[in-house]
Amino acid sequence: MPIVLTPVWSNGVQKLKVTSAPPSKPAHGLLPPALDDNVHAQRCLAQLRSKDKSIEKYIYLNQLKDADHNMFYRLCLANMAEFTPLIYTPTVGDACLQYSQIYRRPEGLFISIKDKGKIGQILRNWPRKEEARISVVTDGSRILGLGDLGVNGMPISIGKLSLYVAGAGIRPESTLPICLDLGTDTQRHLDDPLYLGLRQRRVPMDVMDAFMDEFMEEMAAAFPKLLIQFEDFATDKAFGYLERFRDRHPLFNDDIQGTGAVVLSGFINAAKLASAASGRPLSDHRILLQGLSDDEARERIYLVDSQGLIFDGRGPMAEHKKYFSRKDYNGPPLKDLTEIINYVKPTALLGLSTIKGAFNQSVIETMSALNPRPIIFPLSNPVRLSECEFHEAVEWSQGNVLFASGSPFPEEEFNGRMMYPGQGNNMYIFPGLGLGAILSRASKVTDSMVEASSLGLADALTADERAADLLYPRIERIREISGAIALAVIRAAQKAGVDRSPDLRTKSDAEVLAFVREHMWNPQ
Ligand SMILES: NC(=O)C1=CN([C@@H]2O[C@H](COP(=O)(O)OP(=O)(O)OC[C@H]3O[C@@H](n4cnc5c(N)ncnc54)[C@H](O)[C@@H]3O)[C@@H](O)[C@H]2O)C=CC1
Ligand SMILES: CC(=O)C(=O)O
Ligand SMILES: [Mg+2]
Repeated sequence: MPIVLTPVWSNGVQKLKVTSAPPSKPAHGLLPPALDDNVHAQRCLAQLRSKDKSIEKYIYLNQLKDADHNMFYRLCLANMAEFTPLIYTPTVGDACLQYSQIYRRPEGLFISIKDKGKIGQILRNWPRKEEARISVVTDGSRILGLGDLGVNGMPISIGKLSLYVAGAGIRPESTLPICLDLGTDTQRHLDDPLYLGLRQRRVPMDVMDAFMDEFMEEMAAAFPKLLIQFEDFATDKAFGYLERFRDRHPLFNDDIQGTGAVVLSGFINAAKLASAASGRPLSDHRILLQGLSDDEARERIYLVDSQGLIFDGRGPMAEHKKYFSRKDYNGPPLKDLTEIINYVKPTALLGLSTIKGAFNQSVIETMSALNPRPIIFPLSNPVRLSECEFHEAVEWSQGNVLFASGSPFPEEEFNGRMMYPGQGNNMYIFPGLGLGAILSRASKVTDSMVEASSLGLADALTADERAADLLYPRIERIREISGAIALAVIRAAQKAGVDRSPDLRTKSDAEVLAFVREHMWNPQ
């Protein structure tokens, strides 16, 4: 029986009335005589397409999902390339920025620092008939590249979970979006009369740590089969909470592990194309390669931040930068990106800087002079923070670039040849990784499972996609890809001994794949 949440107001405070509605075959006369399912799908698409602004489309789709989730996901699956930029990046970035203005109705759980001591009680208020199996949890402290948005980060949890349903067939009723409210340090939100979160600055780290300990313990108690995805925590917290909880709970951090996996996958495919063009072996790439020791691989990676090339002699640095800090450079600080490229001579350039224009004409021309097929991945989100645009990369590299960006760009024609931008976004990874972890009942998410998801994705290109120089499969095939990734993840979980579905161990790959497909939810 579907659960219905009705907001009611009492003394200026909103409460939710929770009721169970009978399976709805509306009473005769309530539906128009000629309401046909297929025609209604066309009607919904026409309503969507009649809106000019993407944020209006987002609001429309959000309401459609709430009113008729079968129709929403049916349309989504049939129009993935059109829907993904609306329910996810870049539009979800605008939805977050404007969340306190566009808010309509409850869609997930808000748990605030004021709830400390009674988090378990609040989790049990989640009014779904089905046990939660996957939760995306953010604290809103680094939403895409947009900074600390506080509780305005909720749409990112909702958007990622919509992609779990659309992309991997996770049952909608088993998804749980959560936004933690530990304050915000963004004055604009604190000053906004419509802001939906606590009007206070972020709590100190020791207070947050104690809150997170209680939160994670209560999540495991309330939802014993739950997989947790940490999303868009500011970088230090992202690393810290991944390390703190990863051996105790089934969880992964999408921005660290999902992104690492999707970049590796695109890089493997790009490096094959680049090596074919240059005649240089794969192991020559200056970034990361299979078959090398940790130290040999690390040697090939150079990290640049807002102060330039990161090297030991530069002075104190954040903990997470130390591993890749160069020991072999002792000159004056190298700040300019073109200058750094001329020093390093990289084959690949990855951007996660949130700086629009960081990959300018000089950067791309220098990369192109060094490499017949330069690998250039501007990965920052949303689109307006991308380090460069696809058409710029195509033009400045004379059509030779191997390109993937965090947010989508339109295809480009160069000298009569169509060129397709890859979308190097963790959305290719987390649905399949999550599905594999859930179906194998993994007690934790190991690095080997994340690596398997990456290699599974890299292998998923069809001959046709390879011939078109694609680095990632077409998004329309997301269900098929997620199935292949889930199989790879289940096998890795079994190998690591963290699976708790013994029946799957004795099945062949074809049988496990059939099992995965059978468990994908489909809109009616
Ligand atoms: N494509 C994808 O799947 C993903 C993309 N991202 C995107 O990556 C971006 C960064 O996210 P985080 O790493 O979490 O943020 P962060 O704030 O921790 O890192 C940003 C880094 O950029 C550096 N930086 C700033 N200005 C720079 C400049 N001019 N040149 C070089 N480096 C500069 C900073 O020093 C810092 O190290 C965001 O836009 C986010 O949306 C994040 C996760 C997944
Ligand atoms: C894609 C993603 O997770 C991010 O930009 O944060
Ligand atoms: Mg993220």
